[in-house]
Amino acid sequence: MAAIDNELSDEQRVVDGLYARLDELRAQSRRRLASVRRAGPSGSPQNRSERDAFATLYEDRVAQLEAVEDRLAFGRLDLRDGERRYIGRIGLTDPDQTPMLTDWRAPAAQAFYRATAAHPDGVARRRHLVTAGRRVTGLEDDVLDLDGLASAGVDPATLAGVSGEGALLAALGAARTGRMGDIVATIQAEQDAVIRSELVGALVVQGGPGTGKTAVALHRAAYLLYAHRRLLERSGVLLVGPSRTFLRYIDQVLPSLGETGVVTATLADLYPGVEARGSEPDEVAEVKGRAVMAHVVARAVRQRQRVPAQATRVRVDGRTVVVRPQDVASAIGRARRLHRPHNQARVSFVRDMLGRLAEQYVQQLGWDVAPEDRAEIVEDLRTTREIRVALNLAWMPLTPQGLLRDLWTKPHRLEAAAPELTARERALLARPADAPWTPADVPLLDEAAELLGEDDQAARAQARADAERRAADVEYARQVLQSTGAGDLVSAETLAGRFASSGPSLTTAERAAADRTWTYGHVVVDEAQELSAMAWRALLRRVPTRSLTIVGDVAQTSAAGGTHDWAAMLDPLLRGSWRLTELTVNYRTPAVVARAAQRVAVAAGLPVSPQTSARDVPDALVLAHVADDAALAGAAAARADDLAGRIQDAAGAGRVAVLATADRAAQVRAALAARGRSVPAGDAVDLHAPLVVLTPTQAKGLEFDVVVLVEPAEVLAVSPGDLYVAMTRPTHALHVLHARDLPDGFTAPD
Ligand SMILES: Nc1ncnc2c1ncn2[C@@H]1O[C@H](COP(=O)(O)OP(=O)(O)OP(=O)(O)O)[C@@H](O)[C@H]1O
Repeated sequence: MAAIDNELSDEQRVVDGLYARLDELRAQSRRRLASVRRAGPSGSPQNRSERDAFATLYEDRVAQLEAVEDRLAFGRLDLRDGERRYIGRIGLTDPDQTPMLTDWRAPAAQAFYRATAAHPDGVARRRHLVTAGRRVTGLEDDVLDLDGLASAGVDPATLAGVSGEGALLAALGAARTGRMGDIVATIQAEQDAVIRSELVGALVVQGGPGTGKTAVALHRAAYLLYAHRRLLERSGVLLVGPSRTFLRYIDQVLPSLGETGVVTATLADLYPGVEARGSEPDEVAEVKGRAVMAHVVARAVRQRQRVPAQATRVRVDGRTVVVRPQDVASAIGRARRLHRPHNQARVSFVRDMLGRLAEQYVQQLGWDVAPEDRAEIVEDLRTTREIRVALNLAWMPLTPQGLLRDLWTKPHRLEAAAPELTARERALLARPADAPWTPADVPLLDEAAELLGEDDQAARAQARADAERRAADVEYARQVLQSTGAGDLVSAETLAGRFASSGPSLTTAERAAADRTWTYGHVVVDEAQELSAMAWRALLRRVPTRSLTIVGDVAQTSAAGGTHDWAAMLDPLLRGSWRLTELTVNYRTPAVVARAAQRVAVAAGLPVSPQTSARDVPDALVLAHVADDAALAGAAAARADDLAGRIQDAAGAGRVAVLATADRAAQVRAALAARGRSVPAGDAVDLHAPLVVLTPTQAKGLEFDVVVLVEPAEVLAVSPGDLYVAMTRPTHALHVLHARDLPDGFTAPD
């Protein structure tokens, strides 16, 4: 016992030293920030922008150092050769640049996650440090090489436990706070392999519920930013999640890993300037998500390039010019052969037509015309209203919104553009002109934007000027970094990005999020099974290098346009060039609940990935029959109310969710309100509330200590994937209330 106490106080000394160094670095960054701010808003614009850039830099650094307070150091490796390495959230060195703490993402930390007794990888002992605040409260040793330990002179009496599972089980059993936490201290080997997988290409991570897909995706984003900082800092990383609630649920994780530069978005956010907050039946979204819609949009665009049936005669300054169908046909043909987007090709079409009309005009003059006079004639023709109308009818300038709105509001346009759809399917798409955009419209708007392009002469000139200015800024930033010695904090490109002399300086993430045509260095997609074929097309446009991490579970699909088969969805899009890896251990759900969920899913015909559970909890599955359907909502409210009152711990952690179909959820909310507990509906989910009422779709990706599932047969009727999702949300217990028979598989066969 005394030996362990000594070990604890030794570790405390080391941890104290690490926090002291952290405090020192924080103070240093704050001092630098204060002195930059003190300099005030004087000096040349170049001086000011340089100062702003440094202020942002130090603010970021202070924020980063603040974010790593909790569990700064969580591990130690004793190597066979006697070297000792502490592993933590970030890397720290002392003022002489001697390493004190190794960043968990560094190659030197990998053995902490991967080494096993069978493959010790030079490690004699792995030690987990358990901390509360800045205090070391426990140690846990994993002896991988007993002989190695002896040869390194370690006394076996100082070993603290030998299982290596305590830290993991403690993390898994902890009460939930409503926000996802990081798993740096306990990443498991199969997860680590995914996190550190190479940047190149598309990696699909398939895994059942609770196998850590979301956790792994986030840690991978942090790892890639660390390992490929130069590349990814400039182009950015995009993380796509299924809902705003989900993004709020995970939004603490990356900052706690020291990364703030990742753009997070739902698919509905991908089109800047459009708020896709409308909703529509799943069968409508399914039609909009089909791959064939790419042809429909393309056809709709081409149909706005058309030859008039009759000639149009226009009087200009006493002479007549004729917009002839055969001229229009030939000008359209020439413009199309340029293979440029509609609005850009239109510029060529108009120029061509005006040339032909000017020729007619000049012929009527009967004398030779000087080039400058000819230009004037073209200008006269261009500004003549009837000619403008005739040319617009032949080749209409279009916005994506205008094109799509026309398709949804004018049945004849949709019929012409979408012969592949049945009359019923087309009728499903119809809606009033003032209907709000829905998430399923976003990929179609994106498709249209791609085909339409913008009339971009001005934009291109601006882009050229920007590129030149930026090159000059990067060169200047390089010189600044050389003279200030801040090169370890930031790259020249990033600093240059902050040198914008007017307006607020934007980070890569901010610029990327505001630009539809931005291409990212890497894209991470969570709950990827829900994406439709059209959504994938829109997403892949944002990552031409196809460097992707795609995580999901094809058994949990609820969107009708989503996928139950990765190959069927991804092969046509990625031409077979993607790699699959599977996660197999459920870290969330108690074994008895996970097994029941798997049986139900298999009975419902879902493609379930085999998995084992990391832990079991006694009495985790509670089945309660309610005799009368009318009493179901009341019974669920009473039970949830009671559980929420009981499970919250002293620190306020502990969450209960009632999961039910939308109608039933509304009844439960009413019953809770009658008991004096008001629970908001819709997207206004309060993740910190001790009790929430959600549909399974809303609960996707989230987890709760206890789930009260109401009438599983009803949830199954909506979608088997929804029932599987609902059953696998709890970390401690699943209470099932039912008036109807339970679906097949619920109870274990004898
Ligand atoms: N190595 C680990 N150490 C500690 N906790 C872990 C580990 N791996 C996963 N977890 C925890 O298990 C829970 C489930 O993880 P996560 O939400 O990432 O799973 P998922 O596969 O995305 O689940 P779903 O498909 O149901 O959304 C989380 O609370 C996560 O923190």
